[in-house]
Amino acid sequence: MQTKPFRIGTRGSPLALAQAHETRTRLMAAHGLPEEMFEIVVLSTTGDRITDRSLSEIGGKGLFTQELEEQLQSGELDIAVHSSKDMPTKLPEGLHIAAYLPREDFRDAFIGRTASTLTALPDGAIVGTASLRRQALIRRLRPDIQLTIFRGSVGTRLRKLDEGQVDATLLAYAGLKRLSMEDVVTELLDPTDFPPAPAQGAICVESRIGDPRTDALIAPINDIPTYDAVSCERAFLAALDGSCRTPIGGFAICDGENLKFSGLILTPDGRREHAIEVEGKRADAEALGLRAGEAVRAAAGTDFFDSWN
Ligand SMILES: NCc1[nH]cc(CCC(=O)O)c1CC(=O)O
Repeated sequence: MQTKPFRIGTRGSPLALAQAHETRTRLMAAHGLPEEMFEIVVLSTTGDRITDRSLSEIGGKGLFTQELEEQLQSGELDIAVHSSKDMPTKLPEGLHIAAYLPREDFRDAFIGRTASTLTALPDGAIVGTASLRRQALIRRLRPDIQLTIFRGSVGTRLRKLDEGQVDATLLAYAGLKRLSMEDVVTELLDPTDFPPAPAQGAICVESRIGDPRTDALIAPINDIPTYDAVSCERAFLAALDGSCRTPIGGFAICDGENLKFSGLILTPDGRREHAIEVEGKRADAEALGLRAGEAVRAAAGTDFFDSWN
């Protein structure tokens, strides 16, 4: 029996900490180990330090994971816990996603101050969100709405809403639930007309490739339906060179041995879009996502993608 505590890396935001604690709780339960066997190591990332600009401006998703990944590679951490939707599609050399925890509800939540639903917002209302996907989806439904960039932690965003800086904001329902703040939600958006970000609502565990001690520890907490669904969604994103600059939505649902994926790409103004649905075996989850991404890319044509830049 080894005695050195197992080191779990996380960012320091309340949501990140909740996710790291959930991972530790599941590891303790799966192995019957005491809390002292797991040390939660909190790191500040570049993405956490820069809160006044949108992610796409400052360089994308990698900014939330880089510091954690460096410490994984050097062996200072055994695993890093992340929101899967913040993970770049390509991981650094030697690292992989070893497990996904059972997925939380992947829908986007609308939190309205002057109206309780997106469609009921007054003409010209102001909505705060930094997500290009949410901006494009809002423009698609409500071109009259004014958008303003909203970053920072969930708590910061809700405070700005309370102060009256905006009429409404949108957040992942999963994050609010993990923070026990779901009471603020005034509407849950239907994923068929407001698709979530690929991988939304799923916590992932990143580790070193070829680390048998860690693999053995992590394997029992992996949720296979989540693994399959999120692998499909991330493959869709990868096929489209998905980054923070590209409004892309999509979600996969497992049904027995099968999996159904719905994807959507749109222009930032929400005026043009291409949707796709594919269905197949869960065993082919990644190939299905890739195929969907390639099909939608071909259907959209290059001028569609040029309009993103
Ligand atoms: N980009 C920030 C981020 N990354 C993951 C979540 C929510 C939790 C999740 O999707 O698992 C959020 C906040 C939000 O979109 O409201």
